[in-house]
Amino acid sequence: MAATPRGTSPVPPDVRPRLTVLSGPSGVGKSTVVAHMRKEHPDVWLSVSATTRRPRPGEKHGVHYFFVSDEEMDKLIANGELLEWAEFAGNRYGTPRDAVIERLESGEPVLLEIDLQGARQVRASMSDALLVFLAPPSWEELVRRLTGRGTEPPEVIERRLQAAKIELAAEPEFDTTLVNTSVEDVARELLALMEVV
Ligand SMILES: Nc1nc2c(ncn2[C@@H]2O[C@H](COP(=O)(O)OP(=O)(O)O)[C@@H](O)[C@H]2O)c(=O)[nH]1
Ligand SMILES: Nc1ncnc2c1ncn2[C@@H]1O[C@H](COP(=O)(O)OP(=O)(O)O)[C@@H](O)[C@H]1O
Repeated sequence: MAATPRGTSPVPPDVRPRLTVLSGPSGVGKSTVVAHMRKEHPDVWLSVSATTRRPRPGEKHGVHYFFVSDEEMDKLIANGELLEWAEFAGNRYGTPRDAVIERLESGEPVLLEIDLQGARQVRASMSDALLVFLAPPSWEELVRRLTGRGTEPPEVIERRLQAAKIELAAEPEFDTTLVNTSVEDVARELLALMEVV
């Protein structure tokens, strides 16, 4: 099955969505799709979030995330340095505001890979943002991907699957849905939605 847009609500053709949000349950393939897309289009700018989560093997500070302490996260929030932030499965995550604003002001497309709560905050503060939901081909496949990734212990996987039920139920809040059957197809669809190609 291709990455068919599902339940697409119309985006006026003359409005270029400059801020795109990609959300979807843990394990659906967001990072994989974004990495594939940026391999071919390194010019697409992806915001690097701050998180209190511990790094996974291979994750680099400043590349995958800014890994911060609880105290540092408290400060970022208190100083208004985050465009949005949320607690997800026991850790906090937030988007540094200034870097996003700078890119938008220079007219560059911006991509945020954030959770449902963050997507809702962006919707509220930036009404012209394009919200894209990445859905799994099936619940069973989502469980298989999250488990198969092997980065979380069973109790964390369980917590993320509970969150996934809530996220999947919120799909109608998004402007469009891409089903992640083929990474290549989804990456192409996403680039087209961002009007990069
Ligand atoms: N609200 C918000 N969510 C974020 C941010 N950065 C990452 N997330 C989301 O937090 C969730 C957990 O991310 P992570 O621990 O990296 O796990 P993964 O998505 O399963 O690889 C995912 O839904 C991410 O999209 C952020 O800056 N803000
Ligand atoms: N289209 C796909 N088909 C099969 N496996 C996939 C696909 N997309 C991603 N995966 C795999 O699923 C797992 C979770 O992907 P990941 O990108 O880490 O998800 P997320 O960032 O949404 O948590 C990884 O092992 C990845 O290789």
